[in-house]
Amino acid sequence: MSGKLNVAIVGSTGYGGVELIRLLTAHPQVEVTSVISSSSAGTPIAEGYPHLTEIRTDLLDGIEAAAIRAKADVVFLATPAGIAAKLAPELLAEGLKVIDISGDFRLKSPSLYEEWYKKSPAEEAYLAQAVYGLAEVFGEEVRGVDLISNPGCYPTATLLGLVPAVKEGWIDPATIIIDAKSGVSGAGRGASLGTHYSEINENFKAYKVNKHQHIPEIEQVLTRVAGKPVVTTFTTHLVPMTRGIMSTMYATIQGEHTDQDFIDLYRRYYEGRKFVRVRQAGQWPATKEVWGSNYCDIGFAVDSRTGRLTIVSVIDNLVKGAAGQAIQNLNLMMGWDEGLGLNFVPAYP
Ligand SMILES: NC(=O)C1=CN([C@@H]2O[C@H](COP(=O)(O)OP(=O)(O)OC[C@H]3O[C@@H](n4cnc5c(N)ncnc54)[C@H](OP(=O)(O)O)[C@@H]3O)[C@@H](O)[C@H]2O)C=CC1
Ligand SMILES: CC(=O)N[C@@H](CCC(=O)OP(=O)(O)O)C(=O)O
Repeated sequence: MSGKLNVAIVGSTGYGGVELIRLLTAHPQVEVTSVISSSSAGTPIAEGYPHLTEIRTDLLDGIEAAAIRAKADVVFLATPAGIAAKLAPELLAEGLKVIDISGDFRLKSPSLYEEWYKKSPAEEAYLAQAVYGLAEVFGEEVRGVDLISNPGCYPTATLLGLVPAVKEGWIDPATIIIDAKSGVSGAGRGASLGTHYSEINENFKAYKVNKHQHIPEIEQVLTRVAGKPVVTTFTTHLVPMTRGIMSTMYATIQGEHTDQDFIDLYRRYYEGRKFVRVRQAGQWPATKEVWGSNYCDIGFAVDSRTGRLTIVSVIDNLVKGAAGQAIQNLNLMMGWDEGLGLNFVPAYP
């Protein structure tokens, strides 16, 4: 017995699962005791991922709740949409705590999930139980709970960039337009026509315009924060790079506010939260400046000519947008320092 918290990962050989394994090897309070794979059971993880040679645990077969419980206290689900909805209730019934990085428990409305994900929703009781772990906004709600729904990658970058201004009433939520771009690892490891090299290299394309499954997730949070229904325009683009999301947002300013007013407002809102860094005036964040890290960097400019605010927010989609924030949520759930296992600066260049 190591005295550490025993953790299992399901969906281990996907990009999110592998990133969880990488980050958790450096977590001082956690032991990864079980890595479960539906495709590669029986093989060492380092066979498919030689950069993980330190991980001796063989991949295990069968996503069976009792078997997972025998080895772990907490389970991360890094599976495609539709799996966690069925699996999480079985895991919870065994007494496991569950952190789901898929979209299955993010939307409170089952019909919205069905409409946007085109899959059967989780049971309503579990949707109600799940706590949405946008760590810097709802982190206090996560402590001690059994089921955490980790936010989507685009919503993380977008909402961290919008929430303080919407909450304060400094921008009109009805006017928000979000222009977001992602590296290709956001689409997962599976090969597809839209993401293979010759389709992506030296190319830049919009996709899922007005149909993206993160639209209702962003609107759900903005509605809660604004205290009135918010709908928004959100367009996603694929960029020929591996990691990184940049969300550029525009909205009409309410009242008289300067760049420095917004900087001060955001620094106050995120005070004590080490993973959101608000840039000084005129300094725009770039995806490389958060690469491989759990940071979200945000910059602003007021355009006095149009009366609009521009906000630029960047994250690493696999860290702050997935595995890193999931570990931050584990830390908050356990009442630990939120930075355990995540206290490193980005790799650059
Ligand atoms: N990539 C990203 O940047 C982000 C991803 N997400 C979400 O996280 C989840 C995982 O994403 P990602 O890792 O990128 O996706 P990948 O496609 O890379 O990996 C998903 C993994 O899930 C497992 N899996 C696939 N089908 C099944 C099944 N039917 N039953 C059980 N397990 C299955 C497989 O692992 P194995 O064969 O080992 O079982 C697969 O490798 C998704 O829901 C995604 O939307 C969220 C935020 C950001
Ligand atoms: C580049 C790319 O394809 N990104 C994915 C983001 C996947 C994700 O995080 O979606 P979930 O809501 O299912 O977790 C997309 O746009 O759908």
